[in-house]
Amino acid sequence: MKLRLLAVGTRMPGWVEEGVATYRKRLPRDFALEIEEIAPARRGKNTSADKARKQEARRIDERLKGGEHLIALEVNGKPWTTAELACQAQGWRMQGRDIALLVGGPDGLDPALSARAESAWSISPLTLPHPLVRVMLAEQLYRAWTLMVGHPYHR
Ligand SMILES: C[S@@+](CC[C@H](N)C(=O)[O-])C[C@H]1O[C@@H](n2cnc3c(N)ncnc32)[C@H](O)[C@@H]1O
Repeated sequence: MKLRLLAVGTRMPGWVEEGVATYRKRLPRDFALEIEEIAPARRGKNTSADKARKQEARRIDERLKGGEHLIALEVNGKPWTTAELACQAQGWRMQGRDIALLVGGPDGLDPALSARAESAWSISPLTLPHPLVRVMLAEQLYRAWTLMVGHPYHR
């Protein structure tokens, strides 16, 4: 199973790169997390948030592979405890499908793209900046994996 994080935003600050790398390198090959950055839409004074989101959605769509299980990261999505996340991840593994996790840009994800996702996952009821979401996702996926394999990291 492959896990891909398709995240709007490029040129992340060092602390984001470092934070994501810290957890990515701990993950085993069969639960590896790949990161694909999606260029944000150019926002001029005449660019509506809707137009920017649609452009970003097209860019994400170009990178999607057929048959992937799409999971949209949404503030209003379903909150999973770490144990529930580990259970979800166990299910993803058993299904044998690759996973694409979608993180929007400053204006969020295009609703039409979100509607195509099979799940909407909220990692907090707070609206978080998208660079921070990457770090939290990487840590939570690592934490879920440790729970799945009985590694003492999760307690
Ligand atoms: C700055 S937020 C966008 C805020 C936008 N108003 C919205 O409601 O989506 C950028 C992206 O980060 C992700 N995000 C932010 N907070 C989140 C949370 N608590 N749970 C899950 N994803 C979150 C979402 O993918 C969102 O599209």
